Amino acid sequence: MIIVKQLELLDCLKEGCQKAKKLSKQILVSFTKRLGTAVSPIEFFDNGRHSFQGTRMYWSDTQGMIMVGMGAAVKYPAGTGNRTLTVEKAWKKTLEDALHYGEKQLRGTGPVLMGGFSFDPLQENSSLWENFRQNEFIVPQFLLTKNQNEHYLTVTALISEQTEINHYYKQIKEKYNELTSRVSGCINYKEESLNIIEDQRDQWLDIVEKAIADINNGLMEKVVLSRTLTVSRETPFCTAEVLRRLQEKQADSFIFAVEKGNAVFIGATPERLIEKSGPQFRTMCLAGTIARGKTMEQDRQLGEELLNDKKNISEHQTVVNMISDVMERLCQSVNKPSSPALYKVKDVQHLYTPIIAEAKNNISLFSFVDELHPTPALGGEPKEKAVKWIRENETYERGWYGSPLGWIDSQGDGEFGVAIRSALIKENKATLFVGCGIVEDSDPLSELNETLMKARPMLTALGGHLK
Ligand SMILES: C=C(O[C@@H]1C=C(C(=O)O)C=C[C@H]1O)C(=O)O
Ligand SMILES: [Mg+2]
Repeated sequence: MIIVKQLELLDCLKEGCQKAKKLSKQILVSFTKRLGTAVSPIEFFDNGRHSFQGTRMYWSDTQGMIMVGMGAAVKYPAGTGNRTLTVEKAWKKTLEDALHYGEKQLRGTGPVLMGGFSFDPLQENSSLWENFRQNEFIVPQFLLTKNQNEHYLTVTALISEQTEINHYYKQIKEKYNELTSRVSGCINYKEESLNIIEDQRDQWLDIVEKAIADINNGLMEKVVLSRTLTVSRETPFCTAEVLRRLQEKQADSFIFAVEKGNAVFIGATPERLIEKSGPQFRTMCLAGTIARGKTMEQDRQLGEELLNDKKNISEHQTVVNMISDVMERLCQSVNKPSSPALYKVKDVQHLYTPIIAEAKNNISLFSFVDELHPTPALGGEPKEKAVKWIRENETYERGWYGSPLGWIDSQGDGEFGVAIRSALIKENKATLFVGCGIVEDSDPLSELNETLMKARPMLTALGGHLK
């Protein structure tokens, strides 16, 4: 249980230490303060590049909420068995006897768990994703939460009776000053030309042909195939600069970054897997794609074409069917429109069916993640057959592409997106991931074209274009 008290940070840490002694266990202590002056989340992220390199996370939703987590007060081991429920259990255990001080617990403040999963726990690890295990979650030591125009800072520590409180407190103060000291490492970042390679283009077209044949032979209804583009420049990419560009250009997407060692998985996804806010859950079916028009009229016509296109409707409907089934099963009330609308982001437009629901019997956010992932927007239908097909036929490791990525707070509220429109950046090289839903009416070259459209948000953020 979490108790909220009004004390100064040093006293809070001391109380934590006493409790740790009394219970002979480590105690999670968190302290939330409303900041009087605005702090730029991207600068805050960038300022952590010295002390927290390798343990930084950024999350921004489409409603004005931004969270930046830095350092780890708690790190969780990779899950075994059902990894989602293992993480949830470990998180609940951390919260037992936890102490919270300062501001009353507002959404996304206080102790928060941030992280994500890989797409397929059964896929083997390649060197591409060496830093990312099948689940990586931390409770950040420093968490900046920006909610509309309010800024909160939460400091979280795992305290034992041996913790040298005064020394620890001094360290926290120093790091806080470093994080809020307005010096951007990207100031001298220059535009450079990018070298862009479409990896195994022809081979990918063959895989699409094979998928279409297997669908026509009745093996499955839909499968989502992905591929990579490799992008490089002379000097290293600057994560904060990429975030800044995504934030500027992709306002209708969730912007995320998870840094592990020298690698950062970053992107701007329009797709929500699941969000919990009090009793309400929100998810969305997003599948079926067409380009944006150059003029408003052309854009409207393309949207109209998408809404009436048999192949795209079928791609979308498979997702609606599966997500609706899960929501009907776990919820007491489910609201969804009877036909899709359009979801327009800067480079593409999608068919979109939002769903709002109320769960039965306190079913948790993690249970929804467990049941939904992967939806047929990233896996296929039937789920197990499609995921197996992907594992056996795609020629690279998806890693965290297409996976649930997000956060949960101590009230159980939180949000997970589907990590698409993304790239894994290591120094001066970025691997971009793009995919598309294959159904019986798919045409390999149009699907290839669709993947190129979906690469644009990341390519623009990295500073280049495909002709
Ligand atoms: C697989 C991706 O996107 C998914 C596939 C879509 C499609 O094929 O129409 C549309 C949105 C997403 O569900 C991706 O962007 O990599
Ligand atoms: Mg498609």
